[in-house]
Amino acid sequence: MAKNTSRNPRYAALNAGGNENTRRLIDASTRLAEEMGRIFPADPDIADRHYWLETIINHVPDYIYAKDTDGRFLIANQVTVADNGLESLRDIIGKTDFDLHPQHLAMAIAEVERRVIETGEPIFGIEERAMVTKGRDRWLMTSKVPLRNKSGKIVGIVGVSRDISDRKAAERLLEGQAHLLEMIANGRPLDEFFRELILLIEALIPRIRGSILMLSPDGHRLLHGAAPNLDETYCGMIHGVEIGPKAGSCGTAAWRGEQVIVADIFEDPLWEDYREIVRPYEFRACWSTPIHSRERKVLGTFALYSEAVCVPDEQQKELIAMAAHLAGIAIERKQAEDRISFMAHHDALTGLPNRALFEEQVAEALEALRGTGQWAVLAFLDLDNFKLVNDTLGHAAGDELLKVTATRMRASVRKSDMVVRVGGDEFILLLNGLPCERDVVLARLEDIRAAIAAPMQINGRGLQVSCSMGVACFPNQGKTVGELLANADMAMYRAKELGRNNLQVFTEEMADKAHEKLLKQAELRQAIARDEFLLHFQPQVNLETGRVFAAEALLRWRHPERGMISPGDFIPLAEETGLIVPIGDWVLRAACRQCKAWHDDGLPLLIVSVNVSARQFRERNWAAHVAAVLAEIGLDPRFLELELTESLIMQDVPGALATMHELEAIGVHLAIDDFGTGYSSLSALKRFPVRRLKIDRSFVEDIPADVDDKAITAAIISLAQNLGLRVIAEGVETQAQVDFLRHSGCDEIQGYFFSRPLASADFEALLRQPAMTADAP
Ligand SMILES: Nc1nc2c(ncn2[C@@H]2O[C@@H]3COP(=O)(O)O[C@H]4[C@@H](O)[C@H](n5cnc6c(=O)[nH]c(N)nc65)O[C@@H]4COP(=O)(O)O[C@H]3[C@H]2O)c(=O)[nH]1
Repeated sequence: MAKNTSRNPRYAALNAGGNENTRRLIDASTRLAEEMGRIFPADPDIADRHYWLETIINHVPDYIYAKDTDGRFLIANQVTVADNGLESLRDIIGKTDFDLHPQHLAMAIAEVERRVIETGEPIFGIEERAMVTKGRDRWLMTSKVPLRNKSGKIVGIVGVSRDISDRKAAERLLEGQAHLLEMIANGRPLDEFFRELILLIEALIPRIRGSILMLSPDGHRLLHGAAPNLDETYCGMIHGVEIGPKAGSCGTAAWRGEQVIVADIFEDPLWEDYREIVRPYEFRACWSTPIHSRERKVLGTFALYSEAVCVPDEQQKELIAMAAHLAGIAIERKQAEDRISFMAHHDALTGLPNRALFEEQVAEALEALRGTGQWAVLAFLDLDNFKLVNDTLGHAAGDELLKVTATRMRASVRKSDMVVRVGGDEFILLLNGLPCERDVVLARLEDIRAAIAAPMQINGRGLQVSCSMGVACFPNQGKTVGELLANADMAMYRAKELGRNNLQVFTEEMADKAHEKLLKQAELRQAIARDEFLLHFQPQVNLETGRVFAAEALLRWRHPERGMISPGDFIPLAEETGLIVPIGDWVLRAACRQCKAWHDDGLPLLIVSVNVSARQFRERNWAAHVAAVLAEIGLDPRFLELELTESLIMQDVPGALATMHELEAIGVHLAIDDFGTGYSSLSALKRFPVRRLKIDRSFVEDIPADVDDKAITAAIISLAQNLGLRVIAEGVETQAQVDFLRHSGCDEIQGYFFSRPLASADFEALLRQPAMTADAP
């Protein structure tokens, strides 16, 4: 036999690099043959030989058998007989694989044997599935050679099979693990993953059924995860079971955070309260293992049920531990994904949905309402003076205010409504399914506004914040999300125009206004190119000398159709759209150029004062830009005064101070316009490098009738004097106002009393009058 195998090229090929198991089988057979030759005499009695041979094959753990050409067993060793569930050799002789295995497996075996018989070629090391040992599914590695009679005719096959079920199980486990890890990596749904995991373990541990339960978010109950082969009614009964020190296998395992092996449910006290639930299903053993997170937090349980009273062996325990570990990874991964998705769809500060989630859900919500005859209300909501809270009380207080507001809004709406933070202090409300009654809708919204405006405590300080709302109703004021948002936005704009702390519902008139605004914006854009801007100049007069010392440049727009337009009608729009930057730049150049021209013409050396908008002032390197303009025009910087409003400075005091110092350094003078209307504190004012304060017209207007205005004006004048600043009152129209201002110590005045703003030629004429000469600044 040894000689045969070494000469046969097929054996040689297999020995060279073939299947490891086959090689071991062949080696074992070779050694067996050699051993037989050594032990037994060279020429024994034929009966002895037969007996010896039988003894040998019966002691080999592999399956050895011979079959005739019809697949009927001629002979088989003991282990083949026993593992097929038979008692003696006689029981198997004459049977075929169709008598022993399921039809599909028997057919596969018969097909291989047919090939061996037909070709006369042996087959080595093929893998076969067979049901042996009381129906248990086994894998065999088989070699089959043709069986010949003395004359060389093939009369059947001889087969040798080795049980490789353990190796196959290990392979299956590896494949299964790889598949499961891939599922985790691909973010497959958790229930699908659980199902596959349980099916893998069920395939590897015979006669068990698996279940995965998840710990509820409050940590008190176990919820159904997956149990592909457990009865649905049973799963339903287990769903929601409370964990505790005596709550069956799973409830107790989750409670203790450690494995609970119950060998006999009917005997174990842990099952006392649950025995009747499980009795109809005839489970006897239940082994439950907690599923842990990396931080050893219990996430759920992995349990195996058996109908037999039993405990897991070491190998099974390892499998269970692996399964619980994989389940933990999958759950944690899912939780991380959920967290990321939550963060992507919610505002981190308030926990409210964000705009992305709103846009995903709102269309659906509207679709559901379509045709029901009910309304949905979309409202933009903006906190009034939020910026002031932020600036004066700090960002932490601002954040707290937003959180409180969000909580109040959530509490004021129904679960089916949406409250969304869209950034800063802006929110969107979507109220669903309201009756088509304007009063009802308005009452609901006013309730929400009232809830927001209720007093609150922030960092130990009492605070009360009102809000503005712009509202559009579905379907009348917008059929799509886009329309509703745009219309609510228009209504909000109107609410702000009306001085905030109010609610505006969208009207067609608002749409017309918005349309007009768009047109105006387009015209404004073209105005510079079409040379439609011009400057008027209003004299500023020294009260003591009565001389004009400066001219304030005031912008005018000569519209081709609408005539002269004053800045109040277009500056706000220019500021809103950012067009104020190029427009302001035009003003600066034109004013400086005019001033220089007057100087060059030998007119009194006046100062020109120019209004600066916040957008312009915040431009990067703005001071350097001003210096460049002055240099280009050739005007000495001391003849330029820039008027900054108080609110402009207060928007960002450190930033404004830095730019003010840069401007001061290039020699330009600064004045604070509209003084008294902003919030500048006296301490802040002291730090501003300004030369002049302009008392706002609103204080001057009612002098001398209004005692308060008189008091404020006098206070501003005295404050300016104390700080060493000059002070000018604007909007001075009457002799009485002049008298009061002079009496209070005011240095300068500007207003209709002396002159209205004038076109440059008229202003020039004024300057040419005697006694108008100004001293150099
Ligand atoms: N009732 C009354 N009004 C008087 C009297 N004396 C002057 N006024 C008006 O008061 C405004 C003074 O300018 P402002 O407070 O800087 O207020 C200015 C300023 O804030 C802004 N503005 C004007 N030109 C420019 C500019 O070039 N750039 C920027 N950013 N804003 C400008 O537009 C505002 C309005 O300008 P105007 O319509 O020219 O209005 C001018 C002027 O005509 C008076 O005795 N009685």
